[in-house]
Amino acid sequence: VNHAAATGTGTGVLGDTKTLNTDSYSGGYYLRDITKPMYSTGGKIETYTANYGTALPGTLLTDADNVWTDRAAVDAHYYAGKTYDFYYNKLGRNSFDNRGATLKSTVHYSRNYNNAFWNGTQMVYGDGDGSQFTSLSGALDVVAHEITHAVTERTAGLVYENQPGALNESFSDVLGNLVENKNDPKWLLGEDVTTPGIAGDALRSMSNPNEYGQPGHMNEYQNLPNTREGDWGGVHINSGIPNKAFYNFVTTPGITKDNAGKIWYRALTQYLTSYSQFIDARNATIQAATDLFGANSLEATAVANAWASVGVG
Ligand SMILES: O=C(O)[C@H](CCc1ccccc1)CC1(C(=O)N[C@@H](Cc2c[nH]c3ccccc23)C(=O)O)CCCC1
Ligand SMILES: [Zn+2]
Repeated sequence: VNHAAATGTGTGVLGDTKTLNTDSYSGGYYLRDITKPMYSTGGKIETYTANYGTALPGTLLTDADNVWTDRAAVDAHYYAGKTYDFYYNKLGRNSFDNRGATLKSTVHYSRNYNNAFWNGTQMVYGDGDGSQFTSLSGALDVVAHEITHAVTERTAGLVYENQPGALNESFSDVLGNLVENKNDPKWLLGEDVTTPGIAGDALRSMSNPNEYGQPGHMNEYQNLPNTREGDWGGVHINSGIPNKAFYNFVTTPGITKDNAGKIWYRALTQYLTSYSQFIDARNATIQAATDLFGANSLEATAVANAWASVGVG
C-alpha cells in the first residue's frame, strides 16, 4: 500500500483537541505529515518518541485508529506544521534549508527533562518535571524557537557564543513569538509550558527582559565566561537586548508584525554572518528595512530608533 495522507485528531499538552495530518501507510497510521509543499521533493514532518531514553530519533509514532493521545507528540507534530506554514507562506522559505528538508521531532526525551533543543539534525523535547516545566513541545513559541535555530545555522551561522550567540538566541525568540502570533502585549517566551502550577509567568519577556533576569540595555550587558556554566557568554541572558530592540520596533505605531518579521528575516538571511555583533544586527536590520520599504521609510527610521533605545548604534 502506498502512502496516503489522512486526517487524525489528537489531544495537546494543554488538553485541547487538534486535527493532525497523518499518513495511513500499510494498514496503520503514522505521525507523518505528507501534505506540505516540501513533499514534492520528499520532505515530510515526522514525530518520534525516545520512550524516556536518550537515543535519537527513537521510534516513529504509530496509532491504530488515528486518534492520538500522546499529548507531547500531538503538539510537537502540529506545531512543527504551523512553523513550516509560517516560513513558507509568510517568508517564502521551504523548511529550514529552503530545499524542503524533512522536519523531525522527538518527544519524551530522557526523564523529567526540563529543556528542549535543536541538535543540528532534529528537534528534541523533554517532558519537564511537572513543576519547572510541562512537556516543552506544548508551546508553539518554543517549537518555532528550535526550528529557527536550524534556519540560523543554514543562513547567518551566528556562532553560539557572546554577542553572535545572543543574536542567535534573539532571532529564535523573535520568530518564535511571530509564529505563535498571540495577542500577548508582553511578548513572553515559553509562557504555555513554564511552571504549570503558576499562571502568568514565562521563561523570558521581550517587553521587559529584566523581569526574568535579562538585560534590556547595553549598559546592563553581562560579560560572562564562554563556558557551559557561563551560558556561553550569556547567550540566553544578553539576548534580552536585541529582544527589547525588536519589541520597541514592532510596537512602534504603524509597524506591522508581518513587516517586522520580513525585515528581521531578511537581515538574518541576507546580511548577518557567523561573528556578527549587535551593531552589525542594527546595521543589517536598517539595511533590510531600507531594501524593503525605502531609506526614509517609517520602518527604516523606527528600526534605527529601536536599537538606539537599547544603546546599540
Ligand atoms: O534552544 C535553546 O536555546 C535552549 C537549548 C538548551 C540546550 C542546549 C544544548 C543542549 C541541551 C539544551 C532551549 C530553550 C531555552 O531557552 N533554554 C534555556 C532556559 C532553560 C530551560 N530549561 C532550563 C533548565 C535549567 C537552566 C536553564 C533552562 C537554557 O537552556 O538556558 C529554548 C526555548 C525553551 C528552552
Ligand atoms: Zn535557543
